[in-house]
Amino acid sequence: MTDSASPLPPIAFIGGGNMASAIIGGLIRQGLPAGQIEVVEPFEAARDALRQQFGVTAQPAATAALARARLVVWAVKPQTFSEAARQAAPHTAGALHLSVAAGIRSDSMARWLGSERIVRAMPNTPALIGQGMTGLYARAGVTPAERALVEQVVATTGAHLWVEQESQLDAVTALSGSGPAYVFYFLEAMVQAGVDMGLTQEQAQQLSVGTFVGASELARRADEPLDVLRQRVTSKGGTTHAAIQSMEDDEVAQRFMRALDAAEHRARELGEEFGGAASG
Ligand SMILES: NC(=O)C1=CN([C@@H]2O[C@H](COP(=O)(O)OP(=O)(O)OC[C@H]3O[C@@H](n4cnc5c(N)ncnc54)[C@H](O)[C@@H]3O)[C@@H](O)[C@H]2O)C=CC1
Ligand SMILES: O=C(O)[C@@H]1CCC=N1
Repeated sequence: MTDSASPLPPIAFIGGGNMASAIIGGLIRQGLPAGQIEVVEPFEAARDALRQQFGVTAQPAATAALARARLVVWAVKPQTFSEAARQAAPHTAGALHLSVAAGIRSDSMARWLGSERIVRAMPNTPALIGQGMTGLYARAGVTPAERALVEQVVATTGAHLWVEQESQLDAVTALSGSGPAYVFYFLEAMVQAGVDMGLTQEQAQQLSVGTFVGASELARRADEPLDVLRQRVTSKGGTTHAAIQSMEDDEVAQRFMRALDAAEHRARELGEEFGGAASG
């Protein structure tokens, strides 16, 4: 039985880019020694970054050294997953598998890896600062102790929730996986509007980011629904009303929901496009 006090086992990462780095950072902060982490990363610059940031030595290709890992984290792009699996699978037979790849279904992974011990995760980049939000889905072959191990790893990067159906991970991807980009997109527009109204870039950014942080924390702590919190800002005949009315006239909410539909659709497409090839 794994609990929060259990020492973490050796962990391997296939792919050592942004997402792998966020999780490795969390593991190192929790006290996992760098020598307990194996990474396969073909790009030299990414290997150098892992050494400099975390003291982790990454290998350019999969080797038998992967076999000591009890958990293998798949952090490659959906487009390269089947090829990476073909290279590494001969060395990972005894491991629990955790994929962070968007779209790639556990059926494809089970076929490529010859294993039913698969958990899929959809993290997001605030994981870099321990403020991540991760959705998790476990295949039926995963034991409660293995789920607990995954939770222990993911907890080093922030909060998590489990979904019961794998298809729900595409919705998680559309909301929280891609979500930080939507926040930055709105922040960019807010800052630009502030600058256009005569504030400095620094002032506009401080006001905009501070407002997102404060309002998000208020929403997290509040017992009331979001629309009540919004109405409390919106004085009758006042400034907020003018802004919200302008957004309603432009159907901003509907257009935003359409954008999330596009992200969910793309997650499904990635699974179809890059999950089919048998890697043998
Ligand atoms: N960046 C994000 O916000 C999020 C990304 N993801 C998922 O995480 C996965 C990785 O994304 P990022 O870290 O952003 O990409 P990235 O490009 O930073 O990292 C992927 C790494 O895989 C390496 N790689 C390529 N071929 C390989 C192979 N055959 N064996 C081992 N490594 C190989 C690349 O050199 C690269 O460094 C993707 O599947 C993505 O869908 C999930 C949630 C959020
Ligand atoms: O854009 C992507 O495909 C990945 C998955 C979620 C965030 N980034």
